[in-house]
Amino acid sequence: MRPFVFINAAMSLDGKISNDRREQVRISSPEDFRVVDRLRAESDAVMVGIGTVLSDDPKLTVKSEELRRERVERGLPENPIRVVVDSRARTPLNSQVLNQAARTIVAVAEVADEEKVELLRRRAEVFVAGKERVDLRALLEHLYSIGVRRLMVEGGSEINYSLIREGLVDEIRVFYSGMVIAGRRAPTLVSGESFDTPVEARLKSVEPLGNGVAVVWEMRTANLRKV
Ligand SMILES: NC(=O)C1=CN([C@@H]2O[C@H](COP(=O)(O)OP(=O)(O)OC[C@H]3O[C@@H](n4cnc5c(N)ncnc54)[C@H](O)[C@@H]3O)[C@@H](O)[C@H]2O)C=CC1
Ligand SMILES: Nc1nc(O)c(N)c(N[C@@H]2O[C@H](COP(=O)(O)O)[C@@H](O)[C@H]2O)n1
Repeated sequence: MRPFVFINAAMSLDGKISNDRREQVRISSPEDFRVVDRLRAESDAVMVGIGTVLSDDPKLTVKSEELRRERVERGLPENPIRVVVDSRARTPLNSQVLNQAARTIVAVAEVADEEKVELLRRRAEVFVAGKERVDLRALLEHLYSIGVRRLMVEGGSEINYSLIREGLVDEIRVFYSGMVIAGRRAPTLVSGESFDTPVEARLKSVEPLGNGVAVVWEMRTANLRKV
C-alpha cells in the first residue's frame, strides 16, 4: 500500500516553476503561501527531490505557529516528516532539511557513497531503495509502513515526472501566477521525456487566489493506489 500522493507547485503563466538558473523564485502569492502552509500542516510527510534541495535549501516546515499548535493538539509532531529523494547522497550536511525542526528521511540508492551515507545517518534517517536511482514505489511503501497516509510532493520537475510516469500521483494542485518568467532552460512542472500517450487528468476545482488561480487536477491513475 502507498499513501495518498499529491503534488503542489506554483507556476508562472508561461508554465515555469523556476528560472533558467534554477533559482528559487517566489511565484506563489501571499494567499497561496497560506494555503500551501495549511496543506503541509495537513500532510504526514513532505517530499522533494535533491535538485530542489540543492537549488532552494528548503526548510519544508509549517510556518504558522497556530497550525503547528493544532498539529500538536492532534497528537502529531509540529512538522510533517521531510523526505528527500537523493540517489547519490548529495544532500549537503549543512542543509536546512537536516536541522532538528522535523524528522527527516533521506532516500538513497545503492550507488550512494557509503561514507557520505554514514554522515547523513548521524543527522537523519536513511532509507536505501533501488540500484542507480531511488525506487519510488519502495519508498512510498516504506512511508506507508511508518504511518504516512498523506504525502505532499513539493517538486521539482524531475521528481514530479518520475512519480507521474510510475502512476504514483493522485492529485496535482497548481497555483498559476500572474507573472512571466521565460527562459528556454527554465524548468516546467514536469520534465523528463514526453510520454507516448499523455497522462490524463480530471479537473477537480478552480479557485481565484490573489494574483493567480489555484487549480486541482485528479490524476487518472488515482484508482491505482495499491502497489
Ligand atoms: N515553483 C515551485 O512550486 C517549485 C519549484 N522548484 C524548482 O524546481 C527546480 C528543481 O527541480 P529539478 O532540478 O527537476 O530537481 P528535483 O527536485 O526534481 O530532483 C531531481 C533529482 O532527484 C534525484 N532522483 C533520485 N531518484 C529519482 C527518481 N526516481 N526520479 C527522479 N529523480 C530522482 C535525481 O538526482 C534527480 O536529479 C529548482 O529550480 C526549484 O526551485 C521546486 C519545487 C517547487
Ligand atoms: N508553493 C510554492 N510556491 C513558490 O513560489 C515556491 N517557490 C515554492 N517552492 C517550494 O517550497 C520550498 C521552500 O520551502 P520553505 O519555505 O523553505 O519551507 C521550495 O524548496 C520548493 O519545494 N512553492
